[in-house]
This record gives sequence, structure tokens and C-alpha cells, in this order.
Amino acid sequence: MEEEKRKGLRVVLFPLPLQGCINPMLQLANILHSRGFSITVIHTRFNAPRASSHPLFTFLQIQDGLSDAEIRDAPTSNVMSLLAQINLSAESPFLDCLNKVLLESKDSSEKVSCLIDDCGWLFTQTVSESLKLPRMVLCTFKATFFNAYPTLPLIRAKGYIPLPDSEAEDSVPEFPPLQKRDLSKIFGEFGEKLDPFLLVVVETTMNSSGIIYMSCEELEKDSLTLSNEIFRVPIFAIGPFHSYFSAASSSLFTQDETCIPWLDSQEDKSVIYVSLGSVVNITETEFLEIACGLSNSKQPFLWVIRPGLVLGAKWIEPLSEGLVRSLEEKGKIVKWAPQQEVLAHRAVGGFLTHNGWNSTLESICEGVPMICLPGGWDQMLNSRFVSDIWKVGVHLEGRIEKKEIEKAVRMLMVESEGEKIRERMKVLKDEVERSVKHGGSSFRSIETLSNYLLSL
Ligand SMILES: Cc1cn([C@H]2C[C@H](O)[C@@H](COP(=O)(O)OP(=O)(O)O[C@H]3O[C@H](CO)[C@@H](O)[C@H](O)[C@H]3O)O2)c(=O)[nH]c1=O
Ligand SMILES: C[C@@H](CO)CCNc1ncnc2nc[nH]c12
Repeated sequence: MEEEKRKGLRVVLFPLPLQGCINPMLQLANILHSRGFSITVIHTRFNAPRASSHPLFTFLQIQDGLSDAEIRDAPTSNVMSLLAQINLSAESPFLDCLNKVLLESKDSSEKVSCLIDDCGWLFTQTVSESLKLPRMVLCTFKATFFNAYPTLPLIRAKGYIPLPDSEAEDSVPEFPPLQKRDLSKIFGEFGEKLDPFLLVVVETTMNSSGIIYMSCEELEKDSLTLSNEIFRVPIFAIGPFHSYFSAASSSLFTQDETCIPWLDSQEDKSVIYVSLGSVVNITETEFLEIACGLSNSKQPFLWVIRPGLVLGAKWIEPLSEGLVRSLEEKGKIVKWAPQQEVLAHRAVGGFLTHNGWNSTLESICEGVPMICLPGGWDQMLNSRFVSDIWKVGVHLEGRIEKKEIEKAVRMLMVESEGEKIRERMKVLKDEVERSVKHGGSSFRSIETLSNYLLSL
């Protein structure tokens, strides 16, 4: 009966054009499709998802206002400026496109149930209200971070920056378990310019029909309850669904599949996987420190160096020939990895990560302990949870120095101190796994969400 009713019901999805936002949106698409919903994905030209990898969905492209040159330079641009710019120019193309979808649905027997879009879009609530279409918000951050949106401007204005050394490790009273030293990196160079954006996101989310999180009660029950109190809309935590619908199918770049046979030749839990996600940049000096640290650790490593990662360099040319040779003795360097497959491989025993929310979840799902090297924004908070709350990783505390990296790798992978961390990760993995199994918290949320979408 329920399945019958869902036939003829379409959901329109609109991801923010970042790899870390496209993956969870397409996972949601798969979940809803498996429940009988038809899917239309509206997307910008910039970072357009590959339609051919998802033959069951309809893809519609809109203009985003970026020039060819801006798209070419995107890997080294500040992500916040880029998003702010797209938010200015994509509104009217989006309105036109969504309007067309609705007109077409009137001519067919298929009703459009709602729009589901990323919490980083600023204009979608206004657009959907003008078209009388309910809107749901997909938050691709940990709920604890999104809950702080209303207070972030106040925290910054309180002036914890600049910060005396003696207070660096104090926790931020309004925002535990964040430490005061994390704050300057959250805001980055954008600083107070972010305030108006945060305000719009909070207001429009409060006017929406609900929030969907790629998270689960096992990871943050209290934050999810709090989220409902703060935004006063229904909350659905439906993740992490990585083991059912892999993020690999929504990859924007070609995955280097030679990673897998290379991992096959390594011993169990011996390899440290190193990746800083799709938007973080590092300086040449930091790059060389990481290279030497990995080399000196004597552990085998698989290192994703995406073109544009190192500021001022095309790819790995800052490494001397000699260093490349010594790196290749123990390690493998690729431009883009099949990350989930890598984390699931028996040879991988640790993940040096920037703690983007997707990477953090994928690591937990595969039970891989972490070394935290957050670059900014929500990563500062995710890394505190990993190291201080769940205690399933070690925090580098921003010390991108070869000695520190070597020490952290050996501590996590070889020494007895790492044993406790590995044990706790096993427990956390099992708990989180239960959430998406039949009867688990996320499994039940998906059921509630499907019924809710039918009622809109
Ligand atoms: C570098 C690399 C990445 N990936 C995949 C793994 C993840 O699913 C995805 C990256 O997502 P994240 O780990 O969240 O990281 P990132 O791209 O930085 O994501 C952005 O969006 C995230 C969600 O809003 C935020 O939590 C991050 O702070 C933000 O920077 O790309 C691969 O499959 N292969 C790769 O080689
Ligand atoms: C300037 C505002 C406009 O909504 C973007 C902040 N949003 C974000 N900023 C940085 N990294 C992100 N990863 C996903 N969303 C992100």
C-alpha cells in the first residue's frame, strides 16, 4: 500500500557543488529511490555530477555564473568565496529550472513532493516558497556543528582571537568540545564576512519543513535533540549509509584503481592512508614536512595528492627526485583514490585525515583509527570528537612537522599506546553499524522520513 502510494511521487534534489556535499546528496537519492520515489537532480555546471553513473535519476544542469577561468582555478580558490559567488548567481537559473520541473509534473500524473537541498544554499527556501513547494534541508555536517550556526557570530565577537597561549587548550564554553585554539581556523580569512550568510541559513532552515542529517543517534543523540529545539523543525538522522550505497559512484574525479592491487601486496593493517579531502590546501613547506614524516615513519603509506592540493604547485614537483625515490620505496602516491574501498581494505590500519564529515564517517564505518589534521570549518569540531570524545584517533594539533607526523604514525600503527585507540574504534564501528541495520535508529528514521515526505 505504502509503496503503491509512493509511485508517482518525485523528489527534486539540489546539492552544493562540492564533492563532500554531492556524495551524501546522491546517497540520499539512492535511499529515497529504493523506497519508491522518483529522483530529479538539479546541479550547477561547476562540479557537475556524472549523470551516466546514475541512469535511474534525471539530471538537469543550470548556469552558476562562474567563468571557465574561475572553474579552472577552483582547486586552489577559497571555497567559501566560491560558494558565496555561486549563491549570488545561481538563484534565477535555479528558479527557472525548478519552475519547469513543476510545470511538467502538472502535465503528467507525477506529483513533486518536495525540494531537498544543501544547508549551504541561501536562496532555495525563498524560491520554493514562491513556487509553493515544501523544502527540506540536507545538512552534510555533524549536527553539533550546524547547531552552532546561530551562536558562531557571537562566539567570534566575544574576542577569543587573538588568544593568549595559556588559554589555547581551554574549551569554548558555548561550543564544547571545541578548544579556543580551534576558533581562528574555523572562520579562516572570511571572518565576520560569514555572519550574514549564517543568519540567512538559520532563518531559512527554521522556515523549512525539516532537516536531514547524514548522522545517527549512536554518534550524537543529544545534538540531534538539540537541533530540533534550535531550529524547531522535524529532524531525520539517516546515516551513515556508506556500506549500502558507496560514495564512489558520485566521484567527480577518476579513481586510481591501481591502489587496490598495491594494497593487496601489503601486510594486514600496516598501511597508513593519507588524504586531505577535496578542498583543503597546504603550503609547499607543509607538503615537504608531511613527505619527510611519512618517509621517516618507515610504515607503508598510500597518499592522495590531488592536483592543486599544494599552493603554488601543479602536483608533486616540489618533491626532489631523491625524495620521490625514497617515498616510492615504501609508499604509493595517487591523484584520487577509491577511498571507501581503500578504507575497507585489510591492509589499511590508519587514516591521516582532514576530518571532513564524510571522511570521518567512512573511517568509522570501516573501523580505521585516525590521525587528525583538520584544515578549517566543521573539520575543527569533527577532529575534537575523534580525538577527545570518542578517542578513536590522535590529534596533530596543527603541528605539520616531520617529527610529529612520524611520531603520530608510529604511535597509532605500531606502538602499544595505539592499541587502546584501535580497540575503541572497533566498539564505535559496531555501534554505528547497528544504526543502519534493520530496526536500528537510522533505519527507522528513513521509514519515518519516507512517510513524512508522503504527507507533505
Ligand atoms: C580525496 C578523496 C576523496 N574522496 C571522497 C571521500 C569523501 O566521501 C569525499 C570528501 O568529503 P569530505 O571528507 O567530507 O571532505 P571535503 O571534500 O573536504 O568536504 C567538504 O564538505 C564536507 C561536508 O559538508 C565538510 O565536512 C568538509 O569540511 C568540507 O571541506 O570525497 C575519494 O573518494 N577519493 C579521494 O581521493
Ligand atoms: C559561504 C557559505 C555560504 O553558504 C558557505 C559555508 N559552507 C562551507 N564552507 C566551507 N566548507 C564547506 N563545505 C561544505 N560547506 C562548506
